[in-house]
Amino acid sequence: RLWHQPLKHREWNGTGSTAHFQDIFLGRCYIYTQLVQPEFRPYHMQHTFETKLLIFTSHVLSLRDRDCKKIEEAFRNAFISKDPCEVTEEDYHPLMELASQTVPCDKTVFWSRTKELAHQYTWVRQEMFTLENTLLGYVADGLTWCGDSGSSEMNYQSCPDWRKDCKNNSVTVFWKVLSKMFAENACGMVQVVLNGSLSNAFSKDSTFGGVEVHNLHPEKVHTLQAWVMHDIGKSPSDSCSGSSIMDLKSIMSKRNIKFTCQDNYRPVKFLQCVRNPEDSSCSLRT
Ligand SMILES: Nc1nc2c(c(=O)[nH]1)N1CN2[C@@H]2O[C@H](COP(=O)(O)OP(=O)(O)OC[C@H]3O[C@@H]1[C@H](O)[C@@H]3O)[C@@H](O)[C@H]2O
Repeated sequence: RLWHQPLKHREWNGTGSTAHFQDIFLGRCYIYTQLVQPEFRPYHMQHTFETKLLIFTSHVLSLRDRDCKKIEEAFRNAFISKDPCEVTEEDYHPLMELASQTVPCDKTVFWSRTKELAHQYTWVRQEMFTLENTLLGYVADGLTWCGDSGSSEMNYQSCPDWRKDCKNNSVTVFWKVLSKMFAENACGMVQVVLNGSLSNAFSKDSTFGGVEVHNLHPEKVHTLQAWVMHDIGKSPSDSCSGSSIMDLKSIMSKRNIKFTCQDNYRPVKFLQCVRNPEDSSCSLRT
């Protein structure tokens, strides 16, 4: 009778590992590493795919010969059979070495509390890249994963909640390590999309503010330009002249990186206006 007992996983407060995790991971990996075959992409994206291909070919092709199965295995080995509240940054280093990528200079886009808008921008500006436009960010986005010290299986019932269980869990540690590497690899002028509808568009507690800002290399990155975007129809809460942006400016100054800031950077504002064409702030006369 005991043989039929499913292995008991520890109970956590967060949702369990994403169902079909391995299939999703491998599927996304093959799609990404085979972007060189346009038939993979619906026609309407093909031209943008080809633009991205021209810019990114050297990086995508260099990934192509990296077996997705090896990358998936390195990913699993980082957290499987480990207490999901004890996963360390070092656990992810073999994966980072296997799938590391660099983005062309001047083309890195960071974001904080502006995920959708930032990705609308890099969708239109195919030569610019967020972390999710790199392989590991692309395959892991939106997924949850955790293991258990007493099992070689993933825990699909529950995973640690960041607040109620532990901050250093298998998912949060992954994004911290990946974000750090993304910032370390950045060069030239880098961009960040910030949310001016929040009281603090820049937060030291965010991944951008707590990890990426501190891992930019001043000898590689000469300028950080911030775009503080206000939600259409909402009164602005923060702006380039706000105290949180002054904090960011001060951090950049101490790190010998030039800082510029624009409120409602027009190309991004146009993206917001596509969805809100009637708004007065979107009339072309402004
Ligand atoms: N799916 C992604 N998740 C994350 C990326 C990312 O690029 N993709 N992250 C972090 N991240 C996870 O998102 C939330 C906070 O976002 P949110 O509070 O909105 O903003 P953060 O500054 O914390 O993070 C965004 C920043 O870090 C990278 C990406 O390159 C952006 O420049 C937190 O759990 C992080 O672990």
